[in-house]
This record gives sequence, C-alpha cells and structure tokens, in this order.
Amino acid sequence: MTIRVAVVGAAGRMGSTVCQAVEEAEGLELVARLDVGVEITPEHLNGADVAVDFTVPDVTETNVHALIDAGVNVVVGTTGWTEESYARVREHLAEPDAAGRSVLIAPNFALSAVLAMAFAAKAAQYFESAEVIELHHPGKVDAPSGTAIATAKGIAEARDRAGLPAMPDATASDPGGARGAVVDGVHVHAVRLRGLTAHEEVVLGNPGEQLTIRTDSFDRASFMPGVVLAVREVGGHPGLTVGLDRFLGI
Ligand SMILES: NC(=O)C1=CN([C@@H]2O[C@H](COP(=O)(O)OP(=O)(O)OC[C@H]3O[C@@H](n4cnc5c(N)ncnc54)[C@H](O)[C@@H]3O)[C@@H](O)[C@H]2O)C=CC1
Ligand SMILES: O=C(O)C1=N[C@H](C(=O)O)C[C@H](O)C1
Repeated sequence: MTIRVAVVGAAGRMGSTVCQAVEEAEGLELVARLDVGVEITPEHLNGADVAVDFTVPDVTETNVHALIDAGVNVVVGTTGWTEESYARVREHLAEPDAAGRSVLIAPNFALSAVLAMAFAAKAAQYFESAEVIELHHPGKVDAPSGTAIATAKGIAEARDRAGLPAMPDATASDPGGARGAVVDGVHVHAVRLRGLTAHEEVVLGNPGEQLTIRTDSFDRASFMPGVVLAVREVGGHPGLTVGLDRFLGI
C-alpha cells in the first residue's frame, strides 16, 4: 500500500531533500509541501497519511499538535524539544480523538550519529571524563545541537546508573563561558564553520588514555534512509517515540 507523505518545512535545506527522497522512494507518494504561510489543515495536507516536520525549534511543537489534530502520523527531525514538550505531546496523544496516532521525534536520522550516541552511552560508565563537541554549518539557528543534547543526556544517565562521581575539573574562573554549555553535568561545545554539514565528537578520558567517538554527516543524503524508514514504520508505533534507535532495535 502506498504511504502518502506531506513535508512541513518543504522549502528548507532538510525539507527539500526529504521531498526528493520521498519522491524517489518505492511505496511513498509526496502529496503536499507546506512551508511558512500555509496553515496545517486536512485540506492542505491533501490526504497525507504521514507528515514529516523539518522546520525551526520555535514552531515545531505547535506544528506537531496541529498535525495530530489533522489526523496524520508524524515524523519530526526538528530540534528544540524538551522533556516538557514531549510530555505535552504524550498528553495530546492520550486523548480519545488521537487514539492510535503515532509521533516519532528524532534528533538525528543518520545511522552513524544514532550509533555514535549509543556507543557514547555504552562507554560512559568506564571513563572519568566525557565531553561532547558538535560542529555544524553556520546556517544552523540553535546551539548546542539536538544531537549533542541527546548525547550528553545519554552519557549523564549512564554515569548516574554506574554511580560515578562528578567529572574532575579544577576550573575556578570562566567568565567567557569557554568551558561550553553544561547538559546534565556534561560539557558541550559548539563550533560553527563554513564548509561543515553536521559532525560530532565525543571524547572520553581516563588516566593515560582517551576514547574518541566521531560521526560525520558530509551530506544531507546521510539522513534520508532514516527518514524514509521512519515514514514507513511510524504507523506501527502508536504514541510518542523519541529517537530512531527505537525503530532500529539499537
Ligand atoms: N533529525 C535530523 O536528522 C536532522 C535535524 N535537523 C534539524 O531540522 C531543522 C531544520 O533544519 P534545516 O532544514 O537546516 O533548516 P532550514 O532553515 O533550511 O529550513 C527550515 C524551513 O522551515 C520553514 N518554516 C519555518 N517556520 C515554519 C512554519 N511555521 N511552518 C512551516 N514551515 C516553516 C522555513 O521557511 C524553512 O523553509 C533544524 O531544527 C535542524 O536542527 C537538520 C538536519 C538533520
Ligand atoms: O541543523 C542541522 O544541520 C542539524 N541538526 C540536528 C541537530 O541539531 O542535532 C541534526 C544534525 O546534527 C544536523
């Protein structure tokens, strides 16, 4: 059976690439391209079964609620989500009108990034120190990246479970914020550089040794197999799923 797909943010870097990937994917049909100025309504969604949102952090939650109300399943790649915004989506999906609806929100659809996050969480319990460095194109509007936040949270949860103490750090003065953002106790550094697409390095240290886990998306093509898989699978996962790892069994 053909899955009809609408793309929200269709004029953007990711949205336009997703439109092309959907058009080229067997069993998927692109039925709507929405962007700024086109309201999310059943009419504009043109019979879509699944909507894919790659917009901006400020609007994605509002879009997701509108898409649930419009009766479609939703795949979200946009960043900016918090535990509170996940909770509001879960609440909405628990309403009788939304019964059976599915939403997947994934900070990164590239297989290398999904694996890097999983490997970092696995390694974290064995190292005294761990920091995250994300590197992106200068057109990115948010920092740190959604992937870096998810990576740091995964590391922090693993350290907590293992009962590790706080990481060693004698910094007593950092007026300019040189030590970066701190996500659940994990330092996260953001680089914006012309020529880059999307990259992340996790460095884990012990006395006399270091493990580096690195993922590089050189092209937005890297995200497309994950997005297409998510579109095909999302209907089979009612409720809210966070992270593509859940669909991949990672
Ligand atoms: N999960 C993943 O694998 C990936 C996630 N991203 C995330 O996807 C998001 C989009 O990234 P890019 O495509 O690079 O940004 P972009 O700025 O190129 O595209 C955003 C698009 O959303 C549109 N837009 C803004 N407000 C809208 C609204 N209210 N309704 C409909 N469309 C609206 C803009 O006009 C623009 O066309 C970012 O949050 C980024 O971090 C990016 C790459 C991979
Ligand atoms: O804006 C981007 O480009 C990307 N955003 C996502 C993020 O913030 O993690 C995913 C990927 O890093 C590319």
